[in-house]
Amino acid sequence: MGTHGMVTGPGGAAVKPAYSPGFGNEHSSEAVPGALPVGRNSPQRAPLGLYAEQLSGTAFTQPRAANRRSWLYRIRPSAAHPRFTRTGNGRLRGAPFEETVPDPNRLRWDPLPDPDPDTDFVSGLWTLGGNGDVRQRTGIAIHLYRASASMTDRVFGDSDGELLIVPERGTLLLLTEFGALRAGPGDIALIPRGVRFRVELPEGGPVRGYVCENYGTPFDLPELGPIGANGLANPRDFLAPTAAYDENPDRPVEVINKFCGNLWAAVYDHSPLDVVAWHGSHVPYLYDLRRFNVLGTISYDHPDPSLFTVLTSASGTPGLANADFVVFAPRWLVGEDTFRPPYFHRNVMSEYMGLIEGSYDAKAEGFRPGGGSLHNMMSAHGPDRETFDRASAAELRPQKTDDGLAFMFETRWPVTLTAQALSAGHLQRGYDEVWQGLERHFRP
Ligand SMILES: O=C(O)Cc1cc(O)ccc1O
Ligand SMILES: [Fe+2]
Repeated sequence: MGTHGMVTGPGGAAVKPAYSPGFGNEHSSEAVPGALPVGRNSPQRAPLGLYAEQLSGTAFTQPRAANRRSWLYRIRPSAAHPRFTRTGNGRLRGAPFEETVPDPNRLRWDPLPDPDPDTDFVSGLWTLGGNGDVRQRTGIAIHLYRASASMTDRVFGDSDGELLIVPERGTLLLLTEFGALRAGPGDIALIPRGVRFRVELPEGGPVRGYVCENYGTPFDLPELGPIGANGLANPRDFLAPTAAYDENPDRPVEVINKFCGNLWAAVYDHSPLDVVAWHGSHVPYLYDLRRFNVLGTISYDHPDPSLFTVLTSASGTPGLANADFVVFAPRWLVGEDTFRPPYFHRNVMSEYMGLIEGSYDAKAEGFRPGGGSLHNMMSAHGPDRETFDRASAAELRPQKTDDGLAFMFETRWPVTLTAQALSAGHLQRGYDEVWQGLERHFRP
């Protein structure tokens, strides 16, 4: 099935989306010349017989710097749809998370088993846990995804929050109302609250990765303070799609809406991926984590990982994030008289970590690509024994650490697990042992 306004490959499959650069700015795009109204959002009759529709991601009255909204010019208005009815939630869960008692233990999982055939992105979503409350628009959910099939006549939209997608294996083609994003391992893709999309697997499956569903304030770039005007994730490296619409929208399409934790479905008589032009700031985006400008010490000590923040979702309290997305990207370590890997710590924020490739410098073994670890509020963690021994004795030459790409979803409230996460076969038993044998060296 082709998509208009996009380069197409053999069989009509979209292969090379075109992008519009920048973060938080006003993008605009039209798949057909003249489809975007000039000088007004809502003309008496929108161009080319399209319907004009606004989609807001923040309250109309929020300050300009935080305001997110887009105008869509589409073949049919989103309002033209039948009644939604409840459908199965599968392995998806939502906040408040009350299936288990919040757990202070350090926990680690191996990757999820491969999906059954015919598992698409939505049916393969598997919730690990989260915090906050979807009805209050606070907190996050941590999901894993695994898929073996493309969504063809199925479209998903999440009313509960934005979806930060972190592929670990395989490529996703995200066909959204705003156009297409192609995301593979090392990229992140963000689908804003309410934006409809379907996921194709252009290189086949199985694919897998992580999702942070952010119920709170939309992710933004962190302030840079004394760092200056440049650095960390640079705005121009974020890519929004350009307008592209389904060439064959007049066919039955099942639309799944995640609403207050549950899935609802309705079969439309058309595809809602029928937006011919759009402009605005509430847009999907793609970012290549390898573009992250990693800053660190050039003197001594291990800086806090806040320095690796790619995106942050503000809470009402300055400096306290609802959630941060943090990347541990290749970098040079040069600290003098410094224990260079992550230090031992107990953190008031809760940390879920995943691994996109290779290994992570705090863990000698057991933390696998596609797996994850949870170090909840105040839980004591840091280098495993092997890493501690090695780094305490290492000769401190400048050293490049470039054998992995790890990330962290860090959040203000403890993460409560789903029952399936706590009883999963891929939950590692005995994770505590990595800190056993850290012996007494104290010699007064
Ligand atoms: O590995 C972790 O636990 C994440 C982490 C990394 C780091 O460099 C410092 C603190 C921290 O929580
Ligand atoms: Fe930590």
